[in-house]
Amino acid sequence: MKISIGNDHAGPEYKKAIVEMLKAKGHEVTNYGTDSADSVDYPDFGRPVAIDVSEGKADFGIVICGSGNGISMTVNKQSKVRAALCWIKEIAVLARQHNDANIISIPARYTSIPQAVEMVETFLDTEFEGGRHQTRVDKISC
Ligand SMILES: O=C[C@H](O)[C@H](O)[C@H](O)COP(=O)(O)O
Repeated sequence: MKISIGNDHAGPEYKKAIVEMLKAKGHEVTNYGTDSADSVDYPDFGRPVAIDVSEGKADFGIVICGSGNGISMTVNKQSKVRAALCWIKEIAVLARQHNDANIISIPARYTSIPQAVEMVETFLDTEFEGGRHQTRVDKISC
């Protein structure tokens, strides 16, 4: 799959571990995130991910900031984006099964790197259930 990823200064090490996992699984990754711990503004690094997903240039997106909130607020402004803030694996599963989320947002300062990698793997491996959830997802963009 094609996956775009973006992060601010809270997430370079998380991004690195996630990208290694994705490449090992054969995914094509576009990195829009900073690779430095120097302070930056998360909207600049999240918006390109949202545009890729919105325009169909990426199948899924991954965004990372300290709390996961600022960058998820940013990407959710783009049409067709459904970004989910995930802090445990079970939430990542539900974000796909119930919400058909197409971007996962990770709070780097409140989860570990192994947990973040596991959440992304789970997110990408979980299918949307459709049915009653499709009706609700359709209403999000009204
Ligand atoms: O929602 C925003 C993110 O958590 C940012 O990563 C955070 O605000 C950055 O904070 P600071 O500038 O204090 O590193």
